[in-house]
Amino acid sequence: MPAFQSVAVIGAGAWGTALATVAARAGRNVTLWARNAEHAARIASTHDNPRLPGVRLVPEIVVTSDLAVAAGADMLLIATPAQHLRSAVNMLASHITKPVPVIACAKGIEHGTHKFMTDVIAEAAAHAQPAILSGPSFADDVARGLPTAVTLAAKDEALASALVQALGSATFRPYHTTDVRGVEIGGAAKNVLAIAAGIVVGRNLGASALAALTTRGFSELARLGRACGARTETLSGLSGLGDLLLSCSTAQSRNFALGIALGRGEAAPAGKLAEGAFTAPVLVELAAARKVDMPVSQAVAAILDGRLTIDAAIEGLLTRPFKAEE
Ligand SMILES: NC(=O)C1=CN([C@@H]2O[C@H](COP(=O)(O)OP(=O)(O)OC[C@H]3O[C@@H](n4cnc5c(N)ncnc54)[C@H](O)[C@@H]3O)[C@@H](O)[C@H]2O)C=CC1
Ligand SMILES: O=C(CO)COP(=O)(O)O
Repeated sequence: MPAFQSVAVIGAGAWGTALATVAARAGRNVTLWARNAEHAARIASTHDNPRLPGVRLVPEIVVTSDLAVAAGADMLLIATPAQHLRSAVNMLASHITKPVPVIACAKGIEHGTHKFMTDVIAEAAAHAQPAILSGPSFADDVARGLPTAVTLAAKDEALASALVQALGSATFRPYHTTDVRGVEIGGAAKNVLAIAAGIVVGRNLGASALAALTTRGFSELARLGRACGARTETLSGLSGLGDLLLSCSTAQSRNFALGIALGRGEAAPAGKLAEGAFTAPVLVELAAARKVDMPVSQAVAAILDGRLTIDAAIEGLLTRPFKAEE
């Protein structure tokens, strides 16, 4: 029996459902946990999740709302929104009585505490071995078996490598690293920057402006990453630059789609989770505490909370003093 034969995914949204298919494809015994019993029963009987329409789940995936069933797995993937990750791990904590990998699959930073996802896991469950999975990967693409590559980070390299072996397949290629913080910063910041990129498109500022925004966005993502001790190769890897490029290039990204709506002066798309809207204020607070300049992220945060109009934000960014490129 290989290490980590059983996998439980906590959170049966789009990403959790896609990750359950990933683990099943990799040959693991998979449990998908939904907090709502009716939702779990419906997915179990139809093999279809309305959050990921058109994707048929293999019948081998056990769908349950019984936490004790899920918590007994050899590894746990937490696929709730970032602001709900603590409550999900709190629920699991009493079931985790020996060391078990708990992999954060959410992209964000906790409000109030400014904590990254693996720190939240470590605080909420003493026996958890925290890890993070992030990178350019839309749930729909992943679930359909389109080729995808991501980064999986844990402090212990042997653990990160073993987790990659357990989850990887011909269509889902995780790369491992010990740079946990680098992976977390990329995933959190790219969502905020994708909102800015969407605004550029929604305002019809042109393809040149989109390339400029994405590049200067990467510059500030990398600046914060370096200030937090992240490695350059992580920041310019799949979970940093890779995910930024994906999310700043297509309305398949909910954050980019939110930006487009804002840029056009339209209402935000209904019922779509855009993590960048939650991350923006925390990201700029974190940057300010570390004295890192993040003008694009600051502009997004100010637009979202109504302190700045989009036109004023664009003018403000374009009239900053000229300076050396770094
Ligand atoms: N959808 C995607 O393509 C990808 C999403 N992600 C990340 O995954 C996270 C989740 O996103 P989605 O699945 O797309 O969102 P979603 O809105 O489709 O689903 C979120 C799910 O979490 C559940 N949930 C909320 N609070 C919970 C709690 N306390 N305990 C258990 N379950 C809870 C909800 O019932 C819902 O089923 C986000 O941080 C997102 O950035 C990462 C990569 C790709
Ligand atoms: O993180 C993602 C792709 O890597 C999903 O992006 P959105 O949350 O913007 O849809």
